[in-house]
Amino acid sequence: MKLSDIKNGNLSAEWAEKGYELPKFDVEAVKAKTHAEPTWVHFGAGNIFRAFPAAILNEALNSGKYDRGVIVAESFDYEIIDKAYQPYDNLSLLVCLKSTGDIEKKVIASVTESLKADYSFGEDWARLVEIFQNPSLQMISFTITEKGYGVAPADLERGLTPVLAMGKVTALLYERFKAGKLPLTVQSMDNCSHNGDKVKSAVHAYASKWVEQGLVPAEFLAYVQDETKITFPWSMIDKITPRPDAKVQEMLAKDGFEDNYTIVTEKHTFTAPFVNAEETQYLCIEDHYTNGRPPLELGGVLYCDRETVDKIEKMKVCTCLNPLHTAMSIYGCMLNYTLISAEMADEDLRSFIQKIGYIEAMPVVVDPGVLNPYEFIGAVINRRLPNPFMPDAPQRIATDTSQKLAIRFGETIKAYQARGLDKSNLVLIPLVLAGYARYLKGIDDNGKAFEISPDPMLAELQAIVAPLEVKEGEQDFSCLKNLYSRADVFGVDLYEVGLGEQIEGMVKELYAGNGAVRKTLHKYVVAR
Ligand SMILES: NC(=O)c1ccc[n+]([C@@H]2O[C@H](COP(=O)([O-])OP(=O)(O)OC[C@H]3O[C@@H](n4cnc5c(N)ncnc54)[C@H](O)[C@@H]3O)[C@@H](O)[C@H]2O)c1
Ligand SMILES: O=P(O)(O)OC[C@@H](O)[C@@H](O)[C@H](O)[C@H](O)CO
Repeated sequence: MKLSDIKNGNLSAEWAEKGYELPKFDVEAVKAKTHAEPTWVHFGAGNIFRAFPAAILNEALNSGKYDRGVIVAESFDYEIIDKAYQPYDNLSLLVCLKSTGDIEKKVIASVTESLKADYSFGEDWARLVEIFQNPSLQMISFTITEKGYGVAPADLERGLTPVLAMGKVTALLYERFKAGKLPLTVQSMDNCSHNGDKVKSAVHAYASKWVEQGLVPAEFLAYVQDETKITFPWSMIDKITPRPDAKVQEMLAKDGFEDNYTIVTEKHTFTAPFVNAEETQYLCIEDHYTNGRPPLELGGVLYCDRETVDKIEKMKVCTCLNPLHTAMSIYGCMLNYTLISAEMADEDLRSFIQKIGYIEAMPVVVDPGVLNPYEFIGAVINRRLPNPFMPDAPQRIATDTSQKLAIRFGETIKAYQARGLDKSNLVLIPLVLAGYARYLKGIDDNGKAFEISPDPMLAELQAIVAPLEVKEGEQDFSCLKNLYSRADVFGVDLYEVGLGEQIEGMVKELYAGNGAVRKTLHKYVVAR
């Protein structure tokens, strides 16, 4: 069994016998229609895109009520397109690993083209320009990680040929402007707070700079700022999607499914012709579209107003899931765990995240109404994270931690400030932040070096803790001031909010020789 069998019409009975669900629509017809009248371009050809947005669209196509696919554009790691999309005709296999042990295998055929989004790939860029000039285009979306929304001063100076994702998107929007000021919705699907505003401010920054430099007319800035033309809705996305896993690969090989390779690109993306993910999924989107949209409600998307999205996102990203993930990943890496489900069997770690969630973060959560925070966190702690069939690893979650702390913990601290709540209720959240200074050292609790996950600020932040040593006895911890005063990393200056000294004290305990991480974690968790 190979994905190319689908195109060749070469489908043996084995596919059904082995429980592989095949597309129920005419793949070639959808491809042709999408090529002529595209409606959706997605930036970021990573795992979550294939496991979730593309799978939702696949459901809509399977229903027979929709006829357009999605075009994927990769603006950062072009190797993904060369190695995981093009050889498989953009098809992929979604392996759903349920907590009951049941496994669902589904061929996803909703991706009709895969393009490298950069001027250096002339043909692909020309195709993107053509798509952006087409009035049929309704939405562009993103899963490019939080750092993908960055705007660097150097890139702003590059004029109409920027190298960062947001600059390229703005250049493509300029093509759409020139084609008749056509409407479009720009939809972030990343785990950042108020994610729509992140794209919006990046696009506005490029457009303003280009107007200032005389590269584009002032009307272009007005166009991207005109909410009847371009909107930037907010969204909340939730589906735990680990990197392609060796055990899943083995299981597929046993089935006789031949496209079971995993690839690590030079840029450190873990990709494959298959993707493995959990069964639970939520995608809540602010329904604010200027040129219509694909009917993703057919695949389960919940469309709502901005206020509801805001509450749902705060509940998930700032309280009930992502902070727990980051807490257990920082400590999990130092305690040599490689599986999230195994961490959930560790009484200290399980209790750590349970108490962070219920005791420290929940007091500031706002009930979004459509999803209940207590049911949500209960499912995360009792069913989703302990799922023994999910190959998720703390090392994946620890990627880019510097970009996530402000959202995952800073928002809660700010809410305590804003509401005048007693900050002495915050003990384990400070312990997570203290753990970060110990994690940055890259030495595990047995004193051995471990590989820190990639992070755009790693060198800078590691330099701050460089004077510290993991050892018993006295040492000078004054360098910590340079870390915990960083509002860009933590969302707040932790000294200004009165938590800096408490965190420093915890860091001292965590650095006190081998075994200090476990000892400190246990001490604070049990006392809580
Ligand atoms: N995996 C999950 O469980 C999950 C769940 C919900 C939301 N998300 C969101 O999706 C994002 C991506 O997750 P994934 O599982 O697809 O990861 P992945 O590693 O499989 O893919 C990351 C994607 O982002 C692109 N990217 C990375 N850095 C970039 C940059 N600087 N500029 C532009 N593009 C860049 C990569 O090229 C790739 O397309 C996460 O950061 C998160 O915001 C992920
Ligand atoms: O994807 P990131 O890097 O923003 O965060 C890592 C995980 O916390 C995240 O991917 C979760 O698995 C996801 O948010 C669950 O919906």
